[in-house]
Amino acid sequence: MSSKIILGDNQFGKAEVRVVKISRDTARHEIEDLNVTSQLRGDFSAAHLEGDNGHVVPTDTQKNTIYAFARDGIGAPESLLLRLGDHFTSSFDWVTGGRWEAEAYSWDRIQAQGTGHDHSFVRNGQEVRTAVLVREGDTNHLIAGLRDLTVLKSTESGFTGYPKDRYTTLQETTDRILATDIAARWRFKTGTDFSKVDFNKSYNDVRGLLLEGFTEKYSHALQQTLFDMGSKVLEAHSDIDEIKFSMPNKHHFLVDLSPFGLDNPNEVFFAADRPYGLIEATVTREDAASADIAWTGIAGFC
Ligand SMILES: O=c1[nH]c(=O)c2[nH]c(=O)[nH]c2[nH]1
Repeated sequence: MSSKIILGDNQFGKAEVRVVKISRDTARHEIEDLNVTSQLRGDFSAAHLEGDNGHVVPTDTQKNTIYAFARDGIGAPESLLLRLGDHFTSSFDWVTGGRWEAEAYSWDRIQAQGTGHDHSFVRNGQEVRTAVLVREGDTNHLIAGLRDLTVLKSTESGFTGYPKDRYTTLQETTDRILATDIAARWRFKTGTDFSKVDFNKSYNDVRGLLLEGFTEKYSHALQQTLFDMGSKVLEAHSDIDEIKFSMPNKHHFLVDLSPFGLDNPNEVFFAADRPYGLIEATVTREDAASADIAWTGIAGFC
């Protein structure tokens, strides 16, 4: 006998809504640039089982809501997501939660004649700020983050003491380049009063701590440096419960210049783009309440 077929977890919405907001109240414009995804959760069984769209807030409407909210100014990505979550769950009884995600791209003013231009901008590096809100009923799970923050230190890193077998060719070193693209996501404590959090300040502070953690100590491995970076964030931010990292170890191999009669005292390297080591870990508080649902849909972290 075949078992009954039922509808499992579901969510729907508009993905990757690209919104650029120019604030032009004065001649000195401001730019905000985001990629936003909205997905609603709740009672959508009739749509799936009967073709009844009575509860289906169109993905098109979800997109329009993002653009409409941008009209008032976007602010921190986390604030926009909380606003969207509040809006959809309070406007439609059957929407009991959802998932909202944003990437934010930052722009600097072009420097002209020594001052930042009023309305011309240059994309600021490749670093991307990220945010995810998962809402279940009245509970908000909020994860801030960043990716593609590329860093390198040219000394104060080594790798020794690892096990060797018949396949080991790697030479031990006490002085190597350590380079990575930091991808990190940090989860605010469930129950935090988000109206009291200055998300831009928090983001800038965490970013600074990650960079400080990368530089601060001699690195015996990227694993150790990762843990130092995460610890600094959790020590300084009591409202953050865990931080996850995914970081490539971007290998820089010393080039053998001896065929050319030259020495190479750790100065000329081949920067390999692949393969790369991939170092991933979560740094958390022992007593943190786990919030697995907050992490569903975030690929590339363990
Ligand atoms: O920092 C490192 N961690 C490793 O796990 C590893 N493995 C390796 O070959 N080199 C390195 N470097």
